[in-house]
Formats: sequence, structure tokens, C-alpha cells
Amino acid sequence: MKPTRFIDSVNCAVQGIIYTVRTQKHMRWHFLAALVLLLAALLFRVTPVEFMLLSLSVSFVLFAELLNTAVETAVDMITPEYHPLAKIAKDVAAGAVLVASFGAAVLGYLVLAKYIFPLYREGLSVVGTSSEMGTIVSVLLVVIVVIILKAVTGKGTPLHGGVPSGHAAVAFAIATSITLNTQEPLISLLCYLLAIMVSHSRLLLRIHTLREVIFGAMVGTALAAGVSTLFHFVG
Ligand SMILES: Nc1ncnc2c1ncn2[C@@H]1O[C@H](COP(=O)(O)OP(=O)(O)OP(=O)(O)O)[C@@H](O)[C@H]1O
Repeated sequence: MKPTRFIDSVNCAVQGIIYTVRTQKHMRWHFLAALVLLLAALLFRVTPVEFMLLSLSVSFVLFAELLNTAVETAVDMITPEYHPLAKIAKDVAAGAVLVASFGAAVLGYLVLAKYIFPLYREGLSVVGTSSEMGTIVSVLLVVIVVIILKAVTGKGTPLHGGVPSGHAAVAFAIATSITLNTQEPLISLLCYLLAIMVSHSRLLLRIHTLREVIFGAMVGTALAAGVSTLFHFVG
């Protein structure tokens, strides 16, 4: 039955939001990100203008995801079978979510960077700045540990498959070493982004499972940070 009262219309709108949260895992991630952003805004006591910008970007992402779900549902109602036009409609709607999310990430970074960076530098000073020698040692150590682990588990070759992912381990070790060498948050962020892309490619090529890649990333990060801490306290 069509709603006639305002309160019934509001109820329908809330039901739409609940349906999206229940059925779309991306919406649940967006809500989680919104919660984290809200807590960060409270914690760092951002200015009213900054809060307004953060709220706008979060609302825009949620708005785009709701529209995406509406488009998907309408398309499924018209044609549950594969259709090139259905694909275009769904891909464009998903593109809208991607653009909104990217914009929110850039805005979140620009607003929160000045609050987070000092804490970030303080945290890094505990581990210490990696020296040239420390960087070389940690990358070599990662390669050796990966080969040993692959030999012990009996799966994969040094460059292909097995536990853990050597590419993920080395990529994360390099990203960690660069982070400790430069102590520059943006450079660090970009390096970890590259490490994630390298790791993701191993999943796409079906050479490693998600677990192997995550384990590799953890081994690489832990060894690079560990070697740097050792050099920091011994040197
Ligand atoms: N009927 C269809 N015809 C052609 N392609 C389709 C059809 N249904 C889905 N697809 C393709 O599959 C993709 C995912 O569509 P789906 O309906 O499964 O959305 P989803 O898994 O909720 O994805 P998201 O919310 O991340 O966009 C679409 O972007 C589209 O490329």
C-alpha cells in the first residue's frame, strides 16, 4: 500500500536504508568508515568547518551506495538475465560509489592529516629511523625467512606460490623500511599502497590465497620493523 502520511514515508525511507545495510556488504563498510571518521573527528576536536566537510563527504558516499542499490534492484526486476545494457547501468551506478568514496578518502586525508601526522611521527620514533644497513639487512632477512618457511611447509618455489607470499613479504618490508627511513606519512601511504597492489596481483593471478598474502605482509612488516628497532637500540 502506498504511504499517505509523512511518518509512513519516513518509515519507508528508513526501511530502504535498513535493506541496503542488510543486503550490501559495501554499505556496511561505508557505515563502519563513517563511524571511525566520526570518532576521529571527536577525538581530534576538528573545527566546525572541517566537521561539515567530513559529514558532507560521508553523506555523499552513503547517498551514492543507496542509489546504486536502487539501480541494481530496478535492473534485476527488469532483467534478471545477462544483458549488455543491464551491465552498463549497474557498472555506472557502481562507478558513482567509487567516485564518491575516492572523494571522501581524499577529503578525509586533507582534513585529518594535520591531526594524525604528529602522532604518527611520535609512534615511529619508538621504532627508530632505519639506517641504510638496516634496510639491506631487513630485505635480505625477509628473503631468507620466506625461503625457509617455503622449505618447511614444502609448498611453492622461491618466486611462485606456497606459504607465505614472498612478493607480499618483500613489498611490505620495503614499504616499512621506506616509512622508517623517510618518516613522511604521504610517502609511507603511497608505498604501502604499492605493496597492497603487488600483494593483490598475487591474488588476481591465483598464485596465492588471501591468507598466504596476509601472512607474507605480516612477516615482511614485522621483520623490517624488528631489524630497525634492533639497530636503533644497539647502534
Ligand atoms: N543482468 C546483468 N547483466 C549484465 N551484467 C550484470 C547483470 N547483473 C550484474 N551484472 C554485472 O555484475 C556486476 C555486479 O552486479 P551485482 O548485481 O552482483 O552487484 P553487487 O554484487 O551488489 O555489486 P556492487 O554493489 O559492488 O556494484 C555489475 O556491475 C555488472 O557488471
